[in-house]
Amino acid sequence: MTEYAAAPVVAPTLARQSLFRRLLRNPVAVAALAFLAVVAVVAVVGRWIAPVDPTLSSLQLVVADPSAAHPLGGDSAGRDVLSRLLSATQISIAGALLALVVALLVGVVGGLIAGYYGGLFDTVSSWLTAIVMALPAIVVLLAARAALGPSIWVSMAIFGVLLSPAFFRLVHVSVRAVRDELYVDAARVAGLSDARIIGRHILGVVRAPIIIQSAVLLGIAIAVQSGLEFLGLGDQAVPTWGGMLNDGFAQIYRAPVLMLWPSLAIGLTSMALVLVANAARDELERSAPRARARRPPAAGSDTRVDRPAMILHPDDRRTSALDTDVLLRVRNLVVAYDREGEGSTEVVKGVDLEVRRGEVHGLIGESGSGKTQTAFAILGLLSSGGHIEAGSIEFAGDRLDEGGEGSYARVRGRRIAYVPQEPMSNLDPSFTIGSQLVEPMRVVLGLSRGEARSRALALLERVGIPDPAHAFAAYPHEISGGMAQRVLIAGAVSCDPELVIADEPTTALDVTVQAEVLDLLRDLQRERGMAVLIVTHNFGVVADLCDRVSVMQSGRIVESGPVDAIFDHPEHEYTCSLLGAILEDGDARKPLESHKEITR
Ligand SMILES: Nc1ncnc2c1ncn2[C@@H]1O[C@H](COP(=O)(O)OP(=O)(O)OP(=O)(O)O)[C@@H](O)[C@H]1O
Repeated sequence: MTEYAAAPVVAPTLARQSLFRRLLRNPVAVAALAFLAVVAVVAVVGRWIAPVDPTLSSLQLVVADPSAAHPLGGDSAGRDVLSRLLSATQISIAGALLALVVALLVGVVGGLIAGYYGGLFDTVSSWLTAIVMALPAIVVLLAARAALGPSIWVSMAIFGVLLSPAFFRLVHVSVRAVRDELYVDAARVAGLSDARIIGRHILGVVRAPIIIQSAVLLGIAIAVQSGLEFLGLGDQAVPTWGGMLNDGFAQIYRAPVLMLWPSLAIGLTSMALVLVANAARDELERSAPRARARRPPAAGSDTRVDRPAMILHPDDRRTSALDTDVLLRVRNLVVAYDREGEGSTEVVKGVDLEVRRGEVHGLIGESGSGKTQTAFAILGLLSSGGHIEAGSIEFAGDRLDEGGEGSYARVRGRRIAYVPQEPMSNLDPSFTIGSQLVEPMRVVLGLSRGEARSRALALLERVGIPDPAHAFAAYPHEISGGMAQRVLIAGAVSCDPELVIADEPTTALDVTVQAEVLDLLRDLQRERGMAVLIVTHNFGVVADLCDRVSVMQSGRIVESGPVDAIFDHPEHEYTCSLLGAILEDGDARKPLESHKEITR
């Protein structure tokens, strides 16, 4: 049985179909879309298909009944109602679209930046949004009309600004919900810039709610614009639905039918927009992607415990690396998190770590000892509230901790790659496997789409995926966890990194797949001569894979040295207890002994 057959179906197939295609299966949505399509066509060509000039007056046509030449009759100024209705459709829809475009530009762009980056822009823009929301829209529009004149375009642009908080808040909340998703971190690690991550992974998430909100707000813009025109506050020279309503209302006793046509246009268009929005919302709710939270922090490991300084194993001192051999050097690294009401809590408390070129280095310790936080600090991916409080991180002679986000961005995905613990959460469910492999290669290596595709297929084959072309076209929910981890390993090595940080890469996989993934990592490391820092709590993995190991306890490295030496003569009592615990465990003994045989 291939891994395809074993793939868990995480998302329904509906998720793959476009929203539009799903709407086409809903009869109400189809009727509403058909009506909107007619309105759109009339808006585009109405002015040219109008039988007569909509501004032309004729005394014979004043409040005239419908006739063959004038199917909807004449208005109070003797103008052809049908021609005015056709022309007014263009102006009314264009005015509402202008309001929508302004609201989208201000609200969506502002919401994306504020939600993604936070900080001062977030504070100031949230504050401004609250002020705009508190403004009475109609009063602002009346004041603008008095100050700037009756232009429908000016009124609608101002109304767009007044509508923008609806988009701002929607996008802001959605972006904050996904910006800490593991697949966003994975995209960052893969070397994608913030602009690409926002455009590809974040905007993709908010696109559907934006479409729904746009439909609703377009209806509101049509209604408000018509209201202003109806009150006589618009430009009387321009035919609009609201202006026609105003004219019809003035003739309500003589020719009530004059109110019917603009009322139908406004009412039916707004209703169709709301129906489409509701149908879209229902469809999205039916196929809502599963929310995936970050792994909650392990509890209770942040207590400050004074430990003796790290033991550098005697064998390690003898084989002390030349400076040029050291690829990654972490010195006295302290990582702390700001916790409300508790000040700052240290989770990494002075880590010293050296990874040499081409070696596999194990970082082992109990759960909550700070292994992942150390890895995230090296990658510049600490969660919000986390920061490097002290120490240094040097990669290939360059300080990463000194240059801000820019220095991490220069190496992440290019020279340092990352293989995560939970493969599924690190793949964006909205994109195919192929596109998630191709994009970083195009950005980092500057390959063309075709070149990146060939390289991705070759890598998929290299990491043991049985049908690379099929996997390339598959979505993450269509492959198994083991395949997803192989895909992420392929992605990690795709840009020829010097260092791969693998954070418990087999924890989420079943036992047989774990062994295969570890074999794959070891083979790739040997083939490419890259260094690997593997985070694990399993000494079996260390024995099987690593050249050197650092043992971590309560935020500190307590012992470090070559794997053989540490297995033969552990010096720190914590290392002894970890090894003791494993030697009592039947499962882990085998790889430990086989390692010793190999290395003897
Ligand atoms: N976002 C966060 N905010 C505050 N504290 C955190 C956060 N993430 C992790 N921590 C704390 O940092 C400490 C170290 O966590 P870390 O994930 O590095 O442990 P670990 O050794 O990798 O454990 P595991 O093997 O379970 O993954 C824990 O005490 C955890 O509670």
